[in-house]
Parts: sequence; C-alpha cells; structure tokens
Amino acid sequence: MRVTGRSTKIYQEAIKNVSELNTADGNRRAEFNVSGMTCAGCAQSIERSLLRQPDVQSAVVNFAGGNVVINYDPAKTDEAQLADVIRQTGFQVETGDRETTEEDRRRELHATRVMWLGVALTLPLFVLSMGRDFGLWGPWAHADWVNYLMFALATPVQFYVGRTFYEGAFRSLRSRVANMDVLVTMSTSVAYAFSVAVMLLLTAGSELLGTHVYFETSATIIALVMVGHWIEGRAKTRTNGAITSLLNLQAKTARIVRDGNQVDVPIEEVVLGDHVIVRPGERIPVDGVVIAGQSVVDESMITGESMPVQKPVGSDVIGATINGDGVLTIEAQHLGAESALARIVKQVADAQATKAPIQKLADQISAVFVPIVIAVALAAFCVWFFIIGDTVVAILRMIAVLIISCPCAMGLATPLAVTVGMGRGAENGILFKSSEAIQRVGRIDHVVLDKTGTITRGEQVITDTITLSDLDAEQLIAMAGSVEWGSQHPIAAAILNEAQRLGVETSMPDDVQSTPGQGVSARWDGKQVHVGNLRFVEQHSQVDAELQDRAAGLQRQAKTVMWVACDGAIIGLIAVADTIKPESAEAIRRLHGKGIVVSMLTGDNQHTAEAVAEQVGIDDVMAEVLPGDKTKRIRDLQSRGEFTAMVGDGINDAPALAQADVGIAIGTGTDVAIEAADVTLLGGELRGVARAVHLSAMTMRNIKQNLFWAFAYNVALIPVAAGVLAGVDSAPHWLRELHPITAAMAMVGSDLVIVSNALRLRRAKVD
Ligand SMILES: Nc1ncnc2c1ncn2[C@@H]1O[C@H](COP(=O)(O)OP(=O)(O)OP(=O)(O)O)[C@@H](O)[C@H]1O
Ligand SMILES: [Cu+]
Repeated sequence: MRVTGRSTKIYQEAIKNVSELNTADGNRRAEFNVSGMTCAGCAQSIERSLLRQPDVQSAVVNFAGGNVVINYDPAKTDEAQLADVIRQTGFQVETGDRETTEEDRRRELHATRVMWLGVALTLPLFVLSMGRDFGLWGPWAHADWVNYLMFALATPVQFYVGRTFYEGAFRSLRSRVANMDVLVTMSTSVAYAFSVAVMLLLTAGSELLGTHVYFETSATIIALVMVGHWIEGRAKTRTNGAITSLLNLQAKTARIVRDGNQVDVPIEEVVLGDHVIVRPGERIPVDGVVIAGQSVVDESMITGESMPVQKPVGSDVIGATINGDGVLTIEAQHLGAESALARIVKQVADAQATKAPIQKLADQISAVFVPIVIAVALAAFCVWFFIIGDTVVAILRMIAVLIISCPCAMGLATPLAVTVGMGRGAENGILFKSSEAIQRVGRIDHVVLDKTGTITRGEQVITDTITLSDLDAEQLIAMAGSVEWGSQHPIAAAILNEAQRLGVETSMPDDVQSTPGQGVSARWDGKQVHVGNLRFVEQHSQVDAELQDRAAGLQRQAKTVMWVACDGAIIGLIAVADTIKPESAEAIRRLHGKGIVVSMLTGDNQHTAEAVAEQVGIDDVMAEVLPGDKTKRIRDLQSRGEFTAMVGDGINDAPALAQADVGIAIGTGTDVAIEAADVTLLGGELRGVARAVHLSAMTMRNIKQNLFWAFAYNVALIPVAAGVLAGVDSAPHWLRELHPITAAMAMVGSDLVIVSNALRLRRAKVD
C-alpha cells in the first residue's frame, strides 16, 4: 500500500512494528515497497525469484499497491539479502521503514517529464504522417527528407522515452515470465526497424518494402501506453483513499496537563499516562480511558455506527473519534503503532497484500497469455506474408495483435477492486483478514449466531429469585454469590452485582470446581453448594416436577435459570435476563433478505434459546450445546454442504470461528476471537454481518466485471487485429484493418475502464 504525506509516518511505524514481530510459525515477515513494476507479469517475476530462495516460505507481491510481503526464516537470510534478490530481478526496493524521500519524488518527476517529452515529439510526428496519408500537405511531404525528419522525431521516443519498456522486457525475459513490456517492445521495435529499412531502401532507390514508413506508429504506441499508465497510476493511488482518509483523521495536536498547566503539544509528544483534555466537538487525539468528565462520542469513523456512544468515567475512547458536548479528561493509553487506528490500518494493509483465489487464477492465465499472443502474432504474420503475400499488411497485423492483447488489465482487475472493497469495509467498521476472506463472505448461505453477547448485549441482570426451604432471597444470593467467586462466567458477575446491590456479604469459597457450560460448585460455610443449569444440579440432587415447571415458565420469558443446590437439596432458583440488542431483529431480517439461513448456537437452555430466537426471527435453534461441541455443530452444517459463517463475541467461540468457512468476530480489541476470525466487526453489532456480505458481493461482482472486460476484450479483439474481418465487407473499415494505433488506444482504454470501474466501488452504498 502506498500512503503519502503526514499519514506515512503512522503507517510506517505500524508496519515496522510488525516486521519486527515473528509470525506464528517462527518465521519473520518483511515488507518492501517495490518500484519499477509495469504490469502483473512483473509482480510474478518478483514472486518467482523470491520463492526460488530456499528460506522464503511465501512471497506475495501486490502489483496495485506496489509492495511485497515476504515470510522468511530469519536463521538463513535477512531483509537485506531479500531486497538484493528483488534488485537482481531488476526492480527498485524501498524497505518499509523508510519515508518517501527526495530521491523517490525526483524519480517520479523525471518519469513524468520523460512521458511529456514523448508526447511532445510524437504529436508533430503524428500530424505530419496522418496529414500525408490524407493528402493534406503539398507534394513536399513525399520528399525523402520528410522520412528523415520523422526518423529524427521517432528515434528518441523509441530509445530514450521508451527505455523503460526495453528495461522491463529485459528483466521479464531474464526471469522467464513475459510481461506487457515484451509486447510493447516487440511491436514498436518491429514498426521502427521496418520503417528504417523502408527509408534506407527508398534512399537507395528501391521500393522493395513499399513506400510507407511507420515511425508514427511506434512512437504513438509508446506515448499512448505511457500516458495510459500515468493516468492509471494516479487513479490507483485513489483506490486506497479510504485508508488514507482514515489516517488523516488523526489529530495533529493534543492538549495535555503538564505541571498543572494545560499545554498544546504535537501528537507525537504525548506519552503513556498523560492526562489529555478534550474539548467539546474536538477530535479525541489518542486512545485512552476517561478519568473525568462525561460526554457522548461519535465513533462512526471507526465502527461504522452512526449512534453516538455515552462515555462516562472509566470508559475507553478511541483516538480519531469526535467528542460531543462535554469536556473529557482522558489518560493516554495506546500510542503510535499501538493505537486502534494504526492497528486497523495495518490490518487492512496486510489483508490487501494477500491474494484472493480468483486472482491466482487470473495470474495463471496471464502468465501463459503473452507466449500465446506472440504465437498468434507470428501466425498472423505468416498467413499475410506467405499466403496473401503482402509484407506491409503482414507486419501491421503482427504489431496490432501484439499491442491489443496486453494482459495488464487482467492483472489489475482483482487487486484494484479488493483494495477499494477493503477500504470501504474499514470505513464501515468491517475488517477483512485477507483478500480470500472478502471473496468467501459473499458465498455465505448459512449464518450461525452465538446468543449471549452476539444477539443479546451479554449484560445479564437478576430478575427473579425463588427460594425453597426457610432461606430468604438475600441468603440465597449470598450463598450463590460466594460460590461464583470462583467463576469467570458473565452469570457469576450478574449474581455478584446483585449481591452488592442488596448489600449482601459474600466470601471466599473452598474447593471450587467449575464445569464449563454447566455451572460451578464449591464448599462454603461448611456446606457443599452447586450453582448451574438443570443438567448440572440433577447429578447431585433430587429435582421435583413442580419446580421444573416454574423454571420452564421463566425460561419461556427468555430468562436463563440457575439452580442452587445445597448439600444435595435444591434450595432455590435464580433467573437472569439479558437484553436483546435493539438491532438484532433487523440484522437477521437483512440476512434473510439475502437468502441466508440464520441459526442460533448457545449453551443456554432450549426454552430460553427458543424464546430469544422467536423475538429476533431465527430459523433454527441449537441449544444446550457444550462449549467443546460448538465446532462439531459447525462441522455438521458444513458436511451438509452449507457454506457456513459463525458469528461470535469471542469468549469461548474461537474454535468455532476457526472451524467455520467464515469466522466473524464481534467487537473491538485484540482477543483470541479476532485472531481466529476472518472478519471483525468493530461496531460490535449484528447489522455488520449483512453489510459485510453485501460489500463482499459487490466487490466480487466488480472483480468479475473487470475480469470479464479484460478477457472479453482480448478474446474479441485479437482475431480482429489478426485480420479475420479483412474480407467482411459489411464491417467498418477501421475494424477490417485494425491499425496498430487503434489497437494501442483500445488497450489503454481497457485498462482505464477497469480502473474506473473499480473506483466506482468507492461510492457504492454498503447498506
Ligand atoms: N458459572 C456459572 N454459574 C451458573 N451457571 C452457569 C455457569 N457457567 C455455566 N452455567 C450454565 O450453563 C449454561 C451454558 O453456559 P455456556 O457458558 O456454555 O453458555 P453461555 O456463554 O451462557 O451462552 P452462549 O453459548 O449463548 O454464549 C448457562 O446458560 C448457565 O445456565
Ligand atoms: Cu499494458
């Protein structure tokens, strides 16, 4: 990814930070910016030369982003050696932690000047030549010296302006992957050399090769392709606009308290623990926690949720979000590359550097494409030369075929759309882990939702207590609460909160045993206490039918019922309720609208699960599933041939997220779920699932349109260029004899069509 200006620093800090990290398999990861790539063929030749190194596990070049990500064994090689390998392949390398330098800017400026020089030399050449063909000039135009004038104009274009093509072609042949430079070089060299021969023969008084020179053809092709690539390059930097604008959200300064005074300092000078004052309407400068004040904050730029969020003391705030009406004092927590924003940008950049399966296919095709094209071009030449016997036409046909079939459009089709799609995702709080993820999400036909924390808020509160025996409610809570000291479960927190609210004392239990998905038991106050679901307590105590009915009644109100047993006798029930997130029902409706089946997967009781399911419109309920069985349920769906996504909030869903065809994690942060998931919804709400599906489908459609265009254009125009329409009288003249210049315009045009189609995604609505 190429990011320029002020944002470079944050981005590169983030990248540097990860380059230093070891990857999971003990390898290291390096990222370089590579310049000098002219088409997807170049990207392939770099990949191949890197993969030939025995110590390189993977190498992915993103042609559109101009970078390469390498996974290597640090014991055997280092970044400098890898950079050398790329240089030997013939490209310039910049290591990730270097900022855009004067040197780069000069190089870019020089390239642009050379391009304009090419245009300046080609224009008069073109006018001169075309004017002569159409008889606009007087008889002087047919004098020998005019040919020499054209020669003088075309030669610098061919060898000075067009030098990059020769260099590119040379590099490409050395690594044995033919790229577009080979095609441009071959075709223009043929046109140029042929014209020189005609010119010299005419001077010698021979018309052996005819009387027409084609200097303007070679020059125009070079100029056109260069202008095309220049426009393309400018458009490509716009494809990452979403990320650049995310980075630009960072505040430049922060108002901090130092020695009791408020001072404004540049954001880089804020250190961990600084107290930062955020005034109404200001951008929050850094990630932190609120230590004084009260306000609402607009987090839409990070999470995609438009509703402002309440921020009382103790809540986390994210840098780059916008403060509402209150004044906040925050303590700075995550800075620089650690900040949420930098991590988001980094994840998107990483994801963009991976290859979608559909692109691998396109790469394979374009790799064999160039040799095939050269064969077709030679065949066209032979047919016209030997069978029809027209040397000039034979040469023009060959040039036209070479030019029109440049496969660069194929290489651009996927990465451009993926880059834009991921950027759109990031703007809406949807982070894709890889390019493959964005491709897979669109194929989902079954979504499995975790209940607690995903469909519901995950904030349980006690609603009912039923006591048997002579215990009162407070004593029941004291007993259950004490035993729950030994549990991390949200239900434990709910019971302890209730104890605190009632002012009941709880105390440390002994011999705590917690059974995941069932409950917890301990010795407390000389008694053996069990707190958990029915399955758990009935192993140790007698459960009568009347009580079961009462429990079921509570469960049908979507409440979760905990049984409390003491020394083998049931002594009470505690019911907790969780609020269903207000947007859950709508989120599920949207998935249904896309023809997706929605199931619920929960450890909770069947009645409770069904009551919740009914309120939000779930199709199918899988309840009372033990934590360890969640993956199995996902596998069952997969074995029925369903492309399954699992959506979870992370506490115990990580294995199921990893098992699913697409794992979608809800929420911010860095926990295991996000590691295991393919997609993270930063906003933490379910509507993001439908948005992700929609965005993915749009991106895939865009990719397919691009690929279709790239291939259809080649398949349709190669035969035309070869001259198959020559004998068809009803075809327009320019198609019957497709001139190489027309071919060059079509080639550049097809690239631009693809770039602008990909950019169209930037404005697409995600909802
Ligand atoms: N510490 C505990 N105290 C009391 N009951 C518990 C405890 N842990 C689990 N349970 C019981 O076991 C059931 C299943 O728990 P589990 O953790 O598998 O599901 P969950 O996380 O509550 O729901 P979901 O699977 O929807 O996220 C709970 O509904 C509860 O009845
Ligand atoms: Cu091209």
